[in-house]
Amino acid sequence: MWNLARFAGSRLSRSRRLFSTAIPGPCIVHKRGADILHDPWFNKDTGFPLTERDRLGLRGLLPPRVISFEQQYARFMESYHSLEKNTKGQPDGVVALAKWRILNRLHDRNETLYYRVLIDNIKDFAPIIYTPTVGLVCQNYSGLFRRPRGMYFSAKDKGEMMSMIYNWPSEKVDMIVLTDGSRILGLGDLGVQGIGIPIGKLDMYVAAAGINPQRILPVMLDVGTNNQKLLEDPLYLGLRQPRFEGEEYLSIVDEFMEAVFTRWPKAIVQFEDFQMKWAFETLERYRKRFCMFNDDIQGTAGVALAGLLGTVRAQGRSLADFPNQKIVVVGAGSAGLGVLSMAVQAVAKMTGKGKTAAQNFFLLDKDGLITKERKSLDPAAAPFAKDPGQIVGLREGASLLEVVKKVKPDVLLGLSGVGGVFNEEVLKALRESESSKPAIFAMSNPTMNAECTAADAFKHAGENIVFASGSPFENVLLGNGKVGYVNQANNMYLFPGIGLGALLSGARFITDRMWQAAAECLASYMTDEEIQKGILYPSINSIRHITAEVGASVLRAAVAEELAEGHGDVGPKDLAHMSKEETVGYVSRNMWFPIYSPLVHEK
Ligand SMILES: NC(=O)c1ccc[n+]([C@@H]2O[C@H](COP(=O)([O-])OP(=O)(O)OC[C@H]3O[C@@H](n4cnc5c(N)ncnc54)[C@H](O)[C@@H]3O)[C@@H](O)[C@H]2O)c1
Ligand SMILES: O=C(O)C[C@H](O)C(=O)O
Ligand SMILES: [Mg+2]
Repeated sequence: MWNLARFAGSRLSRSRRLFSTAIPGPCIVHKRGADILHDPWFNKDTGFPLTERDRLGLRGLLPPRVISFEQQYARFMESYHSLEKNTKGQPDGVVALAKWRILNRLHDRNETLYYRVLIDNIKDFAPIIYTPTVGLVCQNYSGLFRRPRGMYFSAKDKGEMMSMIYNWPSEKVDMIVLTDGSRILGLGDLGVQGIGIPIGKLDMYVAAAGINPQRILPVMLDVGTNNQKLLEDPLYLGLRQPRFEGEEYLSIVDEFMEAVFTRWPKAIVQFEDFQMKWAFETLERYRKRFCMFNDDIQGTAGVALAGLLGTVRAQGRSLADFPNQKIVVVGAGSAGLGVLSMAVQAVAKMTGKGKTAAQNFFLLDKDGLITKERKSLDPAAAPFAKDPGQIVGLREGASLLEVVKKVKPDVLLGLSGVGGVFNEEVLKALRESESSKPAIFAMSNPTMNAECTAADAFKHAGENIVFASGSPFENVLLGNGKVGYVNQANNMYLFPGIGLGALLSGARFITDRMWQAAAECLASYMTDEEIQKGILYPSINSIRHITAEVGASVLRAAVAEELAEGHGDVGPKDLAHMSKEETVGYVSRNMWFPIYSPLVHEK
């Protein structure tokens, strides 16, 4: 059953321990002189101590004064804040891109400083390097492109990937995020420009999970694009051909996967922002062969399920009441179906009844309510299609408004990619919900694709709602000193912990049980007091802490399933003997933290 045991001890003291910075061990570098200054993994800019300048042939290549890490940090933050001041009043997109550029320049120059400012200011910087700004960056990628990041495998590379993979300069790779650019957030097919998404996701891996940035690899699999505008754009940087389909497509993904796991057998591959048909097909094809997962299907499902369980608590009901929650899901794509599948699994586990587990769930797509009468019903949606006999007053294809009026749901959850689809009428209809505290999850990204804004949700559906969105919104001031709390229901709360737990356990595969452990851990993280205020997820400021906890839960689940092969010197038996507390400690200790390490040159 769902174990929501509260954690003992204060979170603050735990997070302090997590971030305590011991004296850094040395870092081996195979370069010297200017080559080091031009390598963002090792570069310290003016921060190289004089002795290191001597050892590495840097003397004379830098101004003489040594600037401390703290001073460099303060100087960057000062430039960032003056940029904020100087761009005040300019359109949001212009400001967001200016902020992205200043961070990206630092990323290109000095990764240690970049990740330190990112970790320390995650609440302010996540919306720039991640959703929503990353969407804008992808849309404008060809114009913004200055230097490459990650690897690009195109349809033209067929037969070459096994050797190409050795062009990547790092000997060890732990985490790969792969996209084919076919469904970038809610922005559609952006072809090669979608590379921004793996880059942003991996930045979250470093910031939240402490994956070493020298061991991450963002990958674009460019199999063409069906975006006519891009195909006609003379500056488009990807292959100018329609997308590969069928066996031709799969043979390219197969070749890539073989190449990756030949060079790095212990790597983990996250599939991201693939259009639905390939998202499901590749997950089924590889999940029992390689250590991989699909974030949009599985990560979203885990985060949504944690939020749905939190909603039950927020509504003052016992968790055992979850199967009675009436949930309307809008969007029957990879994300919406992933959420429903996991919710059904949870209900089946709670009730022991598999057959009726989906009876309180209603699924809509662009053609309205999905019933068994749907012509060419997608097999993936079939388990959630309603029997017309069971839903009196609702027909096949009923509109969202009709469904909300008739069902009076406890939860309205959007993963449609369509901005504003929870319009005023729909939100007002939710006032008739049978629940005293209905929940609205407007999970589509980026902000303009959210099913509704936070302000509209509280305005039209009433002040007594629970609200969550995929991209961040400010809390809403409701008057009388009351605040409408805005949660960010985003898979960023789980994928870093899944990757970290899989890595540190040396998991052979990533299973449903590991996802369930991750979702349970996230759900149990929130105190009753927080939940009563409508706070379903931790603040993004605690993302490193929650990720350590999630990572530990995933690791323990891998051990329980006998899939853990160990990591480095820590074998499967050592893992199996760790207590829960020890596992969290082991995971936390293995999280990379950005500080300048002494560089030692080796030929
Ligand atoms: N918050 C998160 O963590 C998170 C995670 C994954 C995906 N998402 C977001 O979810 C959205 C969808 O992702 P996906 O992978 O499922 O996409 P998808 O293309 O696979 O599915 C979209 C679905 O929405 C339906 N739809 C389109 N217009 C609609 C309308 N007007 N009314 C009802 N349904 C409509 C489509 O028929 C389809 O079933 C994207 O915007 C993505 O950014 C958010
Ligand atoms: O990228 C995100 O912010 C979440 C999710 O993976 C999405 O596709 O929208
Ligand atoms: Mg995604």
